[in-house]
This record gives sequence, structure tokens and C-alpha cells, in this order.
Amino acid sequence: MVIEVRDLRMRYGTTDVLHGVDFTAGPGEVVALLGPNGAGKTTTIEILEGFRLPSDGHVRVLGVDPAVGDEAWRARLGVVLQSWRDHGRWKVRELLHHLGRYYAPYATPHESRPFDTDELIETVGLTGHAHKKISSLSGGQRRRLDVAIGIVGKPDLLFLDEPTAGFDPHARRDFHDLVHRLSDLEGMTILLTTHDLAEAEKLADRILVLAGGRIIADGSPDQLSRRVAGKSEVRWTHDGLRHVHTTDDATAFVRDLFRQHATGVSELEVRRSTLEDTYLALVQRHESGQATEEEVALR
Ligand SMILES: Nc1ncnc2c1ncn2[C@@H]1O[C@H](COP(=O)(O)OP(=O)(O)OP(=O)(O)O)[C@@H](O)[C@H]1O
Repeated sequence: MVIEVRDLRMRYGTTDVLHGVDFTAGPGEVVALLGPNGAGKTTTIEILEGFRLPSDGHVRVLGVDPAVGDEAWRARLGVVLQSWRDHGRWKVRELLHHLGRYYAPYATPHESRPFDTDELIETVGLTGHAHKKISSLSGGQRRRLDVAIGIVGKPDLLFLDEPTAGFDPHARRDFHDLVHRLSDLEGMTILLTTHDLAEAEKLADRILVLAGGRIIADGSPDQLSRRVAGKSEVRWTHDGLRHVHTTDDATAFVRDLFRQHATGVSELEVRRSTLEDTYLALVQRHESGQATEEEVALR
């Protein structure tokens, strides 16, 4: 396993934030960690990166306890934090070239390190800005640079904390392609946090939902959408009137609808529950104290 977390606990002062978090991530997996604001996603990631010491629990990242990870271990990790780094006076190419040199001693027969600077700049879509000062980049361009800094050492494991915040739709799509390339071609394992459910659905092989200090759901986007909500919304117009009905079995409902009304039904739409519906239902159920069977099984 690339990441192994068992019974992870974290307390800030007298406040418990993580109550026993359990999950794993395998090689080449893209895992999205979702959860409401303040759920403890950044805390979890910072513990995995070795930036923060947990209060208790078993954590292994690339087989090493992050609390004692050395430079060679750190060189195999890539990190994209939420906030910008203050490298404003540097130029894009200069900075990436400079940072890349740090990783050169950690190249292996299987993995050349670092990324070729110009290839990296092209990969993140900053070719036209390579010789600009970082302070002159737009927010989205700076975020692309953050991603470039995170992957310059061709990490085995990449952490992305809300990587697309501030991206326009075009940059977002480019970024999604980049994540697919990094996991498919470079075999990188990627753990990302996001509040964009459509993004999680598109990118992640597996989704973890963190709420109340525990993982309350763990599965593929498809499994989560099916297992938890499972309801569909059927909309139609009959004799000029618009109708909406929520059902567990849309096929049977539509069959009955046409049996009842041989004519006059139009504008029929069937909408399966989305990952967003599922996520909201899960978190709401959790917050109201109704643990799902799955959640109980995960404890
Ligand atoms: N250094 C700290 N000292 C005390 N409390 C902290 C510290 N860092 C985070 N917290 C608290 O721990 C909880 C979890 O914070 P964290 O940043 O991990 O959440 P998050 O899930 O990443 O949230 P968001 O989605 O808003 O980024 C919050 O209630 C926060 O106030």
C-alpha cells in the first residue's frame, strides 16, 4: 500500500478533530477526500506529509512513518498546498529549474528525476509565461505553477489540496487531463481534496467522505451514487401540466406512467441521483446522528 492509515486521531488543544480515521490507497490510485469545511481533510493530509504529528494512530506513507521520514522519502512525495508560496520575485522557468535540481540525487534506474523543465512548463500549460515574474501571473496561472512545483520531482505520491480552486473551466479541464496522465502514464498515486463533486467524480478511482472525524463512506463514485441514494427523479408533462416524482425504480415508474396515459405524456426526463445528492445525503444523515449501515461497517 502507498498509504496506510489506521485509527488516526488528532486533537488540537482540547478539541478532537479526527476520531479514528481508517483508509488505504494503492499504487496508481486517484483518491478524493471529501468532507464539509473543518472536517479535518487538511489536517489528515498534513499528517501524511509529515508536516503535523498525530495524537495517535498508525500511519505509513510509502512504507514509512511520516514522523520520521528522511529526505529520500520526502523526495518521493509531491505536495500542492492550499495557499500560494511566496516566490513572487522569481521567474517561472528559473524557479522550476532551481527546485528540480534538489531532486536529481533521488533519480533511480526506473525513475528519472526531476522533470525536464520545459516539458514540465508545457505540461502545466505555462509555456507562454516561462520567463515572467511569478508576481505578474494571474491567480489561475499561479495555481498551475503550484502544481508544477508539486510534481517537479516526479513524485510516487502526490497530495493536492483543493488544486483547482480559482481555475476557469478551460484550466480545470486541462488540469483533469494532467491528473489522468500522471496516474496512467507515470503511475503516480494521487490524494486530492476538493469541494467540487463533479471533479471528484471525474478524477477519482475512489472517494472517501470524512465527517465527524471519521471516514463515513469509501468507494468508487459509481458505488457511492448507487449504494447510498439510489433514487431517481422523473419529470414529465401531461396535458400541459408539469409533474415531478422521486422513485427507487424509474423504469417501473415510467412503464406505469405510459400504461396509465397512452397519449399526452411529453418532455419526459429521468435524472439519476448524482454524487452531489449522495454526498449531501450522507453528510446530512451523519450530522443528524443516523449512521448508515455502511458507515457502521466502516467503523
Ligand atoms: N493549528 C490548528 N490549531 C487548532 N485548531 C486547528 C488547527 N488547524 C485546524 N484546526 C481545526 O481543526 C478542524 C479541521 O481543520 P482542517 O483545516 O483540517 O479542515 P478541512 O476539512 O481541511 O476544512 P476546509 O474544507 O475548510 O479546508 C477545524 O475545526 C479547524 O478549526
